Amino acid sequence: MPKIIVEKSPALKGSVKVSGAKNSTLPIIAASLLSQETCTLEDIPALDDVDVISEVLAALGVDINRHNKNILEINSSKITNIEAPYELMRKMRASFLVMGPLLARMGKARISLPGGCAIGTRPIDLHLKGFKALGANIEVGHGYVEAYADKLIGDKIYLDFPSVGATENIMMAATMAKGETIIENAAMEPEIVDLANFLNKMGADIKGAGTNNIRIKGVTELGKTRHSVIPDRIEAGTYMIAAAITGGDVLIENVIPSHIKPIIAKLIEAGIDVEEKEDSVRVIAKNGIKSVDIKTLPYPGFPTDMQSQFMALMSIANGTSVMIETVFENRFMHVDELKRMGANIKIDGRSAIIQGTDKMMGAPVKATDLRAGAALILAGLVSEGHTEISDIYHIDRGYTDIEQKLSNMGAKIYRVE
Ligand SMILES: CC(=O)N[C@H]1[C@@H](OP(=O)(O)OP(=O)(O)OC[C@H]2O[C@@H](n3ccc(=O)[nH]c3=O)[C@H](O)[C@@H]2O)O[C@H](CO)[C@@H](O)[C@@H]1O
Ligand SMILES: C=C(OP(=O)(O)O)C(=O)O
Repeated sequence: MPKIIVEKSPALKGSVKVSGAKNSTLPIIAASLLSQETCTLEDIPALDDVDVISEVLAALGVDINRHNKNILEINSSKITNIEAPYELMRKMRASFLVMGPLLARMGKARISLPGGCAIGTRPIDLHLKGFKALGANIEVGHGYVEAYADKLIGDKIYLDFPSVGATENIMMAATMAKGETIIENAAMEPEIVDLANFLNKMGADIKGAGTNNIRIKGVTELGKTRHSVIPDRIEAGTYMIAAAITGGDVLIENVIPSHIKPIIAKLIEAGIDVEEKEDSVRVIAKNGIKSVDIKTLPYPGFPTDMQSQFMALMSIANGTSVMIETVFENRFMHVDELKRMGANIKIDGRSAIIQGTDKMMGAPVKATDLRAGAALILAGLVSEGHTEISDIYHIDRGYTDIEQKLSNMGAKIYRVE
């Protein structure tokens, strides 16, 4: 099995270009199922997750082709199958996002239940609550969810929690429903706005994306469009921490600074200089790292997808920090791995208490999920000796060319087969 090896590295210098956002790309590819014509998607990141959702669409009969490295062309004029099987669903939970578009376009869908995940149980009850409110019949059995509706009818849906996936799935289902759908307590993440922009360009009528109240007026059909996905704010944040943890000076290009405000704010609080430019940020770390407390929250709060990377940074900070994870109930799997590298961390329920140390040591460790893997790479950059990370298929789900991008800035990192 391939592994990533990281050695103690000098302060990172230079620049890095952020790729298109995984969490925009996946729902936007699913949303292409709603169109009768060709959709062209630009700035698509080269990620295993993108390959998986492309396989799901191909299994539904869709014509999907990658041109150059970053362009996808999707033609869903002929959907020949409405079933997404377990074999594909088990590789990636976000495949469940094809349910809303299939229901809207075909009036039926049969999708394998996504199953558990290292970071939490991740139920889909809110997605199903939304589909039911739109008039779908839902049956769950034998590991599958089946949904039927002759015609979806708009309704008001209050989400108990602002779930990103449920907001996206319901928004897509509602684009061709009869009348108006209102999603209350909707998620407000930038990726929701990107999806709504894409749908509106195809002819949908969606207002309020980016607020907690989204209104969707149903239209009869959606057509072709061309769309570039937004930059990945979590990839950007990960490289900002790489600069900070190594005491470096790095320009992170292709970012939308307003999307990373909570990350910038916490880095500044930790004593790091961050210069915001129009579509880049420069991170300069020369005065050491102060401990800061963090609580993860839905956007615009601090993102759960940056919690483990920040924990790697806090592992070498001056002082003690408390990190509270409120979004996922089990997102501390990286703690034991960071402790193998010398970090001093205690878990108390949903809180982690991190006492900074200057004695991080390389060790064999395992990426337990995508961002846990990123945190181990970051910790490896400042640990004495050699860090050997296994189960790196998690990392390949969400980071394009990560070893290359880090090596270009001076990091000692490589992959062995
Ligand atoms: C592909 C994608 O975009 N993934 C992101 C998306 O995941 P995802 O869309 O799965 O995350 P959600 O916002 O839905 O989940 C947040 C919380 O809501 C709970 N929940 C969710 C749905 C539901 O029906 N019932 C329910 O209880 C989940 O268990 C979790 O505790 O948002 C997360 C939260 O920002 C990010 O960490 C993921 O990177
Ligand atoms: C949890 C994540 O993704 P997913 O929802 O695709 O598992 C993530 O990107 O950190």
